[in-house]
Amino acid sequence: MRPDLCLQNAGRRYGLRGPWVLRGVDLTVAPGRLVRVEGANGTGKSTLLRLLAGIDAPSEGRITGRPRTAYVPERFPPALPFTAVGYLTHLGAVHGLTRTAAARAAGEWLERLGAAAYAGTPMARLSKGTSQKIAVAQALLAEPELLVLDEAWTGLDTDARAELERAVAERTAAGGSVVFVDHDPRRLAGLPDATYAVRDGSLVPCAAPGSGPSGPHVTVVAQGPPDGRLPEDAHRAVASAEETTPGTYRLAVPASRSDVLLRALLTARPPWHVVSVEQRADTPGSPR
Ligand SMILES: Nc1ncnc2c1ncn2[C@@H]1O[C@H](COP(=O)(O)OP(=O)(O)OP(=O)(O)O)[C@@H](O)[C@H]1O
Repeated sequence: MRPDLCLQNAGRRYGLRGPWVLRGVDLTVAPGRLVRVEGANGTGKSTLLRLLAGIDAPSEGRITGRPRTAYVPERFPPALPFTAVGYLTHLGAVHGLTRTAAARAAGEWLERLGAAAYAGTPMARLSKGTSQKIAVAQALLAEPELLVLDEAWTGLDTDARAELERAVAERTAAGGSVVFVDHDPRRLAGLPDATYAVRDGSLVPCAAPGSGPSGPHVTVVAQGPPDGRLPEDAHRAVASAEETTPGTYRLAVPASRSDVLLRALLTARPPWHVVSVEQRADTPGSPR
């Protein structure tokens, strides 16, 4: 099992005597977790994400347990001497894929993000929106264990935005961690396992709306293989789980996370059988 990514008492300032942008930051990101980072402009969100992504080092404190990481920066350098597919294939190879696998993954991601028509276009001639699709594709190509997204949705069209949301859900369902910043508070609403705000150089935990015990819940009854244990991703998504008969579970999940639960059940090997799905306005365990 892969270790948690841990930031311990991390601080960052620019220049020897520059003001501290971040100080005393402790953060743990476990495998499979989705973490949102918020904060006003210029508070240090990008600084934090660069530390997590490993493209910058803390001025004090330390980071341990960083897995195979990919990063979509806030600003992507587009003027590179490659075509879109050439760049992605090159990046895939840098991430450890064979050239054939890298070329295949590049083609698949260009297709998924609606940029296949630009595969042969030089990077310098791409529009801002298509460049952003390449920035996203390069991070998703090699199925990273940690995906760090700094306003990665900005500049994408509606379909590509939805595709990136799907990709995030796929990564976490596969046990990857995702840390993201986005100016739209509705982005992946209800899905983050934790939300933090960067404020006055510190990282402050926030209550994630929709992830708490209150609000509408969905009750899912599902049957697994004989002696089946609930898949780990499903376990993480649910608010409560009761094994009613061996291998049959009644699961209560916040409505905002029901997609994640159903996907985890249906993509488990062997897959689970979903017997019923029922929406309830009350909270699990509360009187009907
Ligand atoms: N490379 C750098 N050199 C010097 N100062 C920097 C550097 N990068 C960031 N800063 C400063 O650190 C502070 C935090 O910047 P950062 O970009 O991390 O904030 P942010 O919350 O991501 O901002 P925004 O929401 O505007 O993207 C700012 O005062 C910024 O000017």
